Amino acid sequence: MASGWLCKGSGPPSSPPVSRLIAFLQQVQQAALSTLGDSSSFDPKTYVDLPLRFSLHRTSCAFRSLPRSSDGIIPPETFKNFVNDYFFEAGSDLIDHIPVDYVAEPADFLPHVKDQGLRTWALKVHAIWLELARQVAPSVEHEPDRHTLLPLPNPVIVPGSRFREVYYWDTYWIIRGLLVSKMFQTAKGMVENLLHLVKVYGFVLNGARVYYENRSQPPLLSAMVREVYVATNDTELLQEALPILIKEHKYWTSGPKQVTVLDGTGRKHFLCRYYAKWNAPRPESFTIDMQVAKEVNVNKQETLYHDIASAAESGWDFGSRWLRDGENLSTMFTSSILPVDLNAYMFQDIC
Ligand SMILES: OC[C@H]1O[C@H](O[C@H]2O[C@H](CO)[C@@H](O)[C@H](O)[C@H]2O)[C@H](O)[C@@H](O)[C@@H]1O
Repeated sequence: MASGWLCKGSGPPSSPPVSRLIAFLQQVQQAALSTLGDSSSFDPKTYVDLPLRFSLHRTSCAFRSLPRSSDGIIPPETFKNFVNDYFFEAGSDLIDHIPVDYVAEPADFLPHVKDQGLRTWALKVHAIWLELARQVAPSVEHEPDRHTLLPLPNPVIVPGSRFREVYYWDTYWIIRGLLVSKMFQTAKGMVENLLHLVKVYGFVLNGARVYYENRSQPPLLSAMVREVYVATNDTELLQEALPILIKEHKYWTSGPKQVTVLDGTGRKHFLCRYYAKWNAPRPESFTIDMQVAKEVNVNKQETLYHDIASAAESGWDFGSRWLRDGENLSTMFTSSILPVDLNAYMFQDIC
């Protein structure tokens, strides 16, 4: 089934230069792949999430002086020791946190669920908030050169597992769940975290990491504000949010994200597309994207990298809808599609 209109693309945008920290962590990621091999436990994202124990200068000098074989491979034990000695564990810059408004059995929790078995199960699900709640460690703000994580003003709920940071559209469903759990303060705090990102960057980043600064995710911020408002009647939140939501709307309706199309009667329509500001391998999947790009001509690689990052912006990475042949990642053409779901979100944004 068609999921959007097709539009002609111009060339891919240039990527802004990556920070020295990201460039270095990408090298560590590549070394990890060469040294440890592409086993099922290799996750390239782990390496760009590692917080540095020491300065970048000291860490990169130590990395350069590691012994290597004639083909440039670092011995596995040497590499593992280097990672343990020079980095904290990925995700350790987010500290476990008990939300102030969490109670084991909230008053008026799921009032329509009478079945005792279902209630017990629902309360177990409710208790998962304790496993996913975090607070950004103070070092992230004090020593930003040692972290790819970005500071946020309020405690967070993360998706979990390898997704150690806040994500944009995940937060919509997280907020719906928090409201069922009567955790109104945490839900409002999550909305304010995203509003903060719009204030700083002009849009909500894909996730709260430096390497997500080149793209957003499905625009659901206004829907989040509405959900919290309907549950709490918090008019202060509306006042705080309105100018910021207008700013976010402009991000989605300006530049190459917006496309003008003419219908059969010659009427103009303004539609949106996913369009990352990026034309290189994604840092969190650097080694994987480079592998995929080997399947296309060198002069098509930047366009492919751009379309991969744009699919990541859609949150549906990687659904077959973004692939010309429906199967191979190397046929990705995301930015040539006007997705019906994105445009429905944009319509909802102005309703
Ligand atoms: O649950 C968080 C998100 O996880 C997926 O996407 C994220 O991971 C990708 C690979 O590391 C990354 O490139 C992408 O930009 C991230 O958003 C998932 O596809 C998303 O829907 C989800 O929000």
